[in-house]
Amino acid sequence: MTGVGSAIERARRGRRALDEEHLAALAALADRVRELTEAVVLTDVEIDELAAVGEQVEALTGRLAAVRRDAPPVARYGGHGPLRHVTNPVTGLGNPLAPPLTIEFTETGARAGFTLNHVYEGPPTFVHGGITAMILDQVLGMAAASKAVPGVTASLELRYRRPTPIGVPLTVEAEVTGSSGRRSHAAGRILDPEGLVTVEAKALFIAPQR
Ligand SMILES: CCCCCCCCCC(=O)SCCNC(=O)CCNC(=O)[C@H](O)C(C)(C)COP(=O)(O)OP(=O)(O)OC[C@H]1O[C@@H](n2cnc3c(N)ncnc32)[C@H](O)[C@@H]1OP(=O)(O)O
Repeated sequence: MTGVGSAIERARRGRRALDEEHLAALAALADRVRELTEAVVLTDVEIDELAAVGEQVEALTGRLAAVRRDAPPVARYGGHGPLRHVTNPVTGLGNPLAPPLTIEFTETGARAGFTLNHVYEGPPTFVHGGITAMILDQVLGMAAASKAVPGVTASLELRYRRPTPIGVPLTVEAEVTGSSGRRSHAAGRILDPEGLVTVEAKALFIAPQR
């Protein structure tokens, strides 16, 4: 593997891997924290209760921070396959910020079904444009990595065609549109439940030289 492959692989190999049992426990914790985050953005309890819950959460944070790693862990999903970054903000089962998306590879690229709650809201009732950009960046990047050359995003061009709704099943899909040398081009889109395109994206990924 060349360029970004080698640099990223070196960094990944330097990190401690979780076994399946540990990854499952971390993923379950991240799920609970996702529920907590949604509860925070939607709660309507009294001020005293907000303060009391805040104290409890502070205590829980202290328990987790009691033993810290220098960097997030990696793992082999299902106990096999390559080492993966399990706290990626789009796909990471171990990152409460991630929805998380389960991305499947297709003949031409990659796709995922997902639903976003009010944690990801930008304009009222719609998904924040930075969140849809992040999702498209990741899925186009994974399409490029699987079908062409793995690289970092050199450019990402977006067209927001209509608002992306909160709380309904969405689809993101991407395909590789070309590659040469260290460069891979990909295109993709997010579709609403009626199959209408909400955001379109084109991206260039480049494998850095080191
Ligand atoms: C399993 C893996 C899954 C991967 C999923 C990934 C999804 C998420 C990806 C990310 O979010 S990555 C984080 C965001 N991106 C970055 O932080 C990238 C920061 N930028 C860089 O590291 C460098 O600018 C970059 C590696 C992109 C290019 O630096 P280089 O020094 O390697 O490029 P160089 O200057 O040698 O240019 C190489 C070619 O690309 C062209 N190029 C470079 N940047 C470009 C650009 N932005 N747009 C268009 N063309 C560009 C450049 O003109 C040149 O064309 P030629 O070969 O024809 O001469």
